[in-house]
Amino acid sequence: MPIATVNPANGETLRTFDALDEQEIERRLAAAHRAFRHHRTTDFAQRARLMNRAADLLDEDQDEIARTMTVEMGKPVKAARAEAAKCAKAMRWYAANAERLLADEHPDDTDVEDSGASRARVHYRPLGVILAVMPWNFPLWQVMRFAAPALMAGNTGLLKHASNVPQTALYIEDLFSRAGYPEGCFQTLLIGSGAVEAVLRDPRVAAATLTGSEPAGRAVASVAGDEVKKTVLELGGSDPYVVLPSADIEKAAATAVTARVQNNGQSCIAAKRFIVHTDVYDAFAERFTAGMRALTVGDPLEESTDVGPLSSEQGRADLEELVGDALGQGATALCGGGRPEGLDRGWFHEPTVLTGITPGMRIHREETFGPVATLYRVADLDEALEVANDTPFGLSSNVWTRDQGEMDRCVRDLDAGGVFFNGMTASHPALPFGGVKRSGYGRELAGHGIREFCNATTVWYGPDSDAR
Ligand SMILES: O=CCCC(=O)O
Repeated sequence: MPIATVNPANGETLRTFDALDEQEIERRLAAAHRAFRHHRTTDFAQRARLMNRAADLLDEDQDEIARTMTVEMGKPVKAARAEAAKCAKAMRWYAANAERLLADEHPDDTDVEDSGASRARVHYRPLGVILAVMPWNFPLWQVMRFAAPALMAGNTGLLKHASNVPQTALYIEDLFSRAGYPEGCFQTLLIGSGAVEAVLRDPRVAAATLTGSEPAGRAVASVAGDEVKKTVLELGGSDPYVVLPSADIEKAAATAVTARVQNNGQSCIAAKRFIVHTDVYDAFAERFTAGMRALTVGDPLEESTDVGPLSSEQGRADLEELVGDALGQGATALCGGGRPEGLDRGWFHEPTVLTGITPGMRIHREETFGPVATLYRVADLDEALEVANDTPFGLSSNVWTRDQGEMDRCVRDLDAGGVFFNGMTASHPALPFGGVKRSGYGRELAGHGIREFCNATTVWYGPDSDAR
């Protein structure tokens, strides 16, 4: 795939970039390693000053970088501005909280004594240069939720971004540089996916994080495994959205629309499978379909647009195949199902609701990365949980109910990294984010995220260790 900005709203190639050659990759690896040796010795106050300065600059740049993201991958510009604002918030959150999150841990006195120590503690140290392989769907946020904790912990970062968002990738490097980070602390590598293996195998790279597809995750994890390097993987999702009789159906249906079409439907944590109790199925289906039908599809640079194009022609073709397979096997489109009229130049797809889904359809098991929802009718909570868990993925989940017993049951039985009640899944700096099953492993954000790329060092003082 060429490294290029191609506007998904009209297919025009706006800029192309040459991949870095081997010498330049080597220069950047060396700079990252050199920068780590210094950055690891800085204190939290110094790191926080730099991170807050980067957040301030990002706020100043919000309109410009939002436009760049929209032109590169097609998200509505209002969502792009919100993404930039969320990044700045996360940067400030880690600036304010990293020291607390990485504070030494002290075992109980009795356990210290039992270990034969006079004192003992766990001390968090940075791991080193971390390689981040990141996707195009939230081109700023996916990177920043790695970069903010990693830099605050004292690591340095190398970014291999998706090839269709090169200008956003270069912007991030420039942002940290303008904020005053020393050379090498955070660098973008404009390279193709074929060049990732050599970077990951380089002894100066300590670990890797990847957000992206399952094949990409498997490829990076197997090389990292071969090198015995830590990885965090955040892969696909096919999150269930369960609606039970005690729910506020009006709200559940309105939120379902946003939960499905956020980011043009291209979010790993978008709700994708809508599993509705038979008692409220008709009321929900009617409102949800009406909401999906009412969305404005069009130019993502227009403020009034709710749903822009898919990020690539291939992405739309993949989605069309899933929809075609389902319709061919007897599914029914309550709305949408194809390309919208009058938007022939870009890679648009109509907001679509499919019902009559059977387990033999590809769409039942595969992730729909676009504005297409599948709707299931179930008899009770048992069946809802069965359908919800009948997927290879386990990222997050949404349940609408006011019954505490049902909530407790869902927390116990849903195979997912998150359970969100009476609302939609959304990431937040203070809440861990990640999945189980084929959705990956490890956690981003919160204390869990910052500690993933730290060396939890046991410090044990024998009886004669007290300073004189
Ligand atoms: O695509 C993954 C979801 C990103 C997020 O909203 O945090």
